[in-house]
Amino acid sequence: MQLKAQQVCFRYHKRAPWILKDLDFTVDSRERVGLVGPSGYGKSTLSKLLAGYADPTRGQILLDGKPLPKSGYCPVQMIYQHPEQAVNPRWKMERVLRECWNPDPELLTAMGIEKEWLKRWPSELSGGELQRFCIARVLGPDTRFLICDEISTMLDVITQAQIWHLLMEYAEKKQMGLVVVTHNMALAEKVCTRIVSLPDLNHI
Ligand SMILES: Nc1ncnc2c1ncn2[C@@H]1O[C@H](COP(=O)(O)OP(=O)(O)OP(=O)(O)O)[C@@H](O)[C@H]1O
Repeated sequence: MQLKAQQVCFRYHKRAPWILKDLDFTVDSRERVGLVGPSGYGKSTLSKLLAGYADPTRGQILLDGKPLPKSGYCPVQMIYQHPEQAVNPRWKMERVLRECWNPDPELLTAMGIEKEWLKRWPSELSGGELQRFCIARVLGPDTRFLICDEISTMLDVITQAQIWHLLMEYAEKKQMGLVVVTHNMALAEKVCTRIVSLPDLNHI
């Protein structure tokens, strides 16, 4: 499978500056692509477009040549830097976790999710604990691409390593393409099969 941004231009409103201009970007389901570049260059914006959370001002996002589905489960899923913004605060963790699929106990163990946490509210977990749920809940069989926007910034180094190891293994086994947005070049080099830098539109 292939996820493609084709000649994508984006600005947040009519008089705002262009964030992305005529951008072509492709990721294959066997790839893990690092998306790097200084702050403000549009990495998160491109992530949102790729996951269908916003539409390009011009150009298109294509999944195997077709637009992303407008209803039902989207095969392109996104994980954010701030997990507390990505969960319903009125749902207990058990419900948050099983929103899209039913992860097996082995996955929960591998993710370091403790059984007892399932009974808690999101506000009763740390950012790192919550992030493990946000990752586990999108690893279902219908996810073909995973857009990871600075997902491990709030984790300690050991947990970071564990989670990236698991994600890499999972992505390879399930042929799930990854887009890894990060400022951490060492992480990108370790995790990714290819690295792409976004251009500086102010100097074109
Ligand atoms: N909702 C929004 N409305 C208007 N402008 C926005 C919005 N979100 C982001 N921007 C602007 O778009 C530009 C790109 O932001 P984006 O978050 O995509 O960059 P980034 O490369 O991910 O940055 P960082 O590395 O700091 O996360 C920035 O100038 C930002 O101020």
